[in-house]
Amino acid sequence: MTPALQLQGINKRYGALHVTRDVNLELQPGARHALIGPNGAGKSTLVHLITGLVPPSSGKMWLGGELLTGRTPERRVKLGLGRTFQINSLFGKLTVGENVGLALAAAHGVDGSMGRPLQHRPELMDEAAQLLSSLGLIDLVGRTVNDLAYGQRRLVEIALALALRPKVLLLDEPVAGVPSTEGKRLFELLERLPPDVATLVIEHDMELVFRFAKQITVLVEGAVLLEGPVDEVRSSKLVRDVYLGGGRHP
Ligand SMILES: Nc1ncnc2c1ncn2[C@@H]1O[C@H](COP(=O)(O)OP(=O)(O)OP(=O)(O)O)[C@@H](O)[C@H]1O
Repeated sequence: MTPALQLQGINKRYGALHVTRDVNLELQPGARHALIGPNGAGKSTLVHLITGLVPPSSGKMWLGGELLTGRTPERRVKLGLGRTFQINSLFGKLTVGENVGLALAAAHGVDGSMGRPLQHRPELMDEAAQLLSSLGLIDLVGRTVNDLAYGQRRLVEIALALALRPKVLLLDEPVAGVPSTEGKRLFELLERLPPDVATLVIEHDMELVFRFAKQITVLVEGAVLLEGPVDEVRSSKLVRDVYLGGGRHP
């Protein structure tokens, strides 16, 4: 089967600093994969390399068999690379349903300026409601984004990313800053992600990682220390010593 996402021999150097070291990574369609590692391990850099924000010093990557390396971030999105939007990309004065409707308009190639097409495209609003329902977020459809709590906005960001029908979804620290009272909904949403979308989550929260992921890659000093099924990584003495053993990562 063609992998949904494949990284081969990815290196990134900043001058003498070698921050990504010969990283190989493969996600099959529908994968639930977590990338973990101590602070400074190079997780964010790897995300930037995948999204195209920074170019690799060497190595290649593919999405569904299509070469990603050398392509712009926008082109990568068109090829099916989804990632959570930053909060400031939500339209605060519009409802959640309208925000998702606009993302769907973009996905369908309809002009999405200022919500106007939504008035003429009730089917987009129906589709937005369907997507929100499938994710367990229909209660938010009529809420104005500016009135939402931080954790609720993060849920909406994931819905927006999914509106673009990605083959691969990158979730960079989805629970960071979300109060534990709101975290439960995020966990529920992750369980409802479309089964065919390969998902790579970068997260410090080990409860989320162990609940969500089937495969884990452990990155240390820019290199893959270990990759395997959750139980294997969880019980690895090497991983415990290097990563799970202390500090802020219980
Ligand atoms: N633009 C840059 N120029 C120079 N060094 C950089 C640059 N970006 C990242 N680094 C270095 O690369 C290393 C990895 O950083 P990165 O932010 O990817 O780690 P991380 O695993 O995401 O850390 P954290 O868990 O703290 O977010 C660090 O030593 C960092 O200082």
